[in-house]
Amino acid sequence: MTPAVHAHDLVKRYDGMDRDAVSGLSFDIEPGAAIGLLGPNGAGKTTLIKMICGATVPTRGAVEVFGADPAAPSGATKRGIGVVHQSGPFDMMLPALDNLRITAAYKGLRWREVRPRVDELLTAFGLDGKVRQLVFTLSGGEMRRLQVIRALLGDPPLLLLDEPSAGLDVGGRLQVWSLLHELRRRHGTTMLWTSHYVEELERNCQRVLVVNHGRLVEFAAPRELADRFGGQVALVRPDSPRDTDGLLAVLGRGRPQLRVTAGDGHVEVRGQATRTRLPALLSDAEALGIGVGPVEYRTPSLEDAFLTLVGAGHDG
Ligand SMILES: Nc1ncnc2c1ncn2[C@@H]1O[C@H](COP(=O)(O)OP(=O)(O)OP(=O)(O)O)[C@@H](O)[C@H]1O
Repeated sequence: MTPAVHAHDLVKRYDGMDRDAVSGLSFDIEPGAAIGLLGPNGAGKTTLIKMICGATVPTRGAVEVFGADPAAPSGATKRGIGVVHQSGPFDMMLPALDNLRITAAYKGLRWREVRPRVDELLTAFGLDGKVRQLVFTLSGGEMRRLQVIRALLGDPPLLLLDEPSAGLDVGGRLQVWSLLHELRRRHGTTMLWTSHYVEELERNCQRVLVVNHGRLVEFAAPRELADRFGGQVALVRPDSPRDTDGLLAVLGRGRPQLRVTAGDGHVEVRGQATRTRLPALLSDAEALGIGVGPVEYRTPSLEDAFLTLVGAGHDG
C-alpha cells in the first residue's frame, strides 16, 4: 500500500544556518493513521510539516504524499493537503466567510458544493454568528477554529496540524479533538499532529514521532514510549508542606540519574533508578529532620518519556 507520507533521508538546511533544521528523517505514515509529532522548540517540526505540504523544498532527500511530490509545479498534491499552520495567513480585512471562499477557489472547489459542509463546521465550532465579521475582529480562539475549518475544506485525505489547539480553551480543544476523530472515522483521514500539550498527542494519536535537533529519536505508540522510557515516577510528600524545598534539595542529590521537580506540596522523582535510589535519599532527608509520608508510585506517561528522551529544555 502506498504510504500517506513517505520521507526518505529528508534534510533541510536554511540559508545562513550552521546546522540542519531537519536532519536525515526517514519514516512512513500509513493511510488513515493519526500520528503525533513531538519535539522541543526548534526541533524541526514546522520545517518538516512545510516540506510535507510542499511549502518549502528539501535540501536533500525526498518526501512523497500518496506517492507524489507535494512541491510539484502542478500543485495538485498540495491542494489535497489540509494544513493548520501555527499562525494562519488570513486576509485580516476580509470577513471570515470570504477567507474560506478564497481557499475553496484555490483548492478548485465549487463554493455552492462545499457551502453545506462549511455551514455544518461553522455551527459545530460555534462560529455561525461570526462569518460576516472581519477576521481581525475575531478572538484568538475563534481565529484558530476558523483555521481548522479552512484546513478541512474539501475533506483532504491528509491533514497537517501544527498545534491545532494552541490558544483554545478546554471546551474548544475538546471540540477540535472530537471533530478530528469523526473525520478519521468517516473519511479515513490521515493526520500528522504537533502539539506541546503532550497529553493531547497521548490521547489522540496511535503513534508518535519524537524529534530533537532535527533528528528522529523514536517512532512508536504513546504507551510503548511511556513504558520504555518513562522510568519510575514517585510522588514524595513531606509531613510538613514547609519542608518541600528542603526535600527537593535532598532528593536533588540523586542527580543526574534522577529528575526531581517540585509540585504543590510534593516532590516528583523520575528516572530508571527511582525505586533503588529513593530509600537512601529519604534516609538523608529524615536525618535532616524532614519526615515524609508513604511514597506513591504512578504509571509513567508520554510526558515522562519525552523528558527522558529529549530533556526539558528547548533545542538550542
Ligand atoms: N525560514 C527560516 N530561515 C532560517 N532558519 C529557520 C527558518 N525557519 C526555521 N528556522 C530554524 O530552523 C530550526 C527549526 O525550526 P522549526 O520552526 O522547524 O522548529 P519547531 O520544532 O517547529 O519549533 P517550535 O516548537 O518552536 O515551533 C530552528 O532553529 C529555527 O530557528
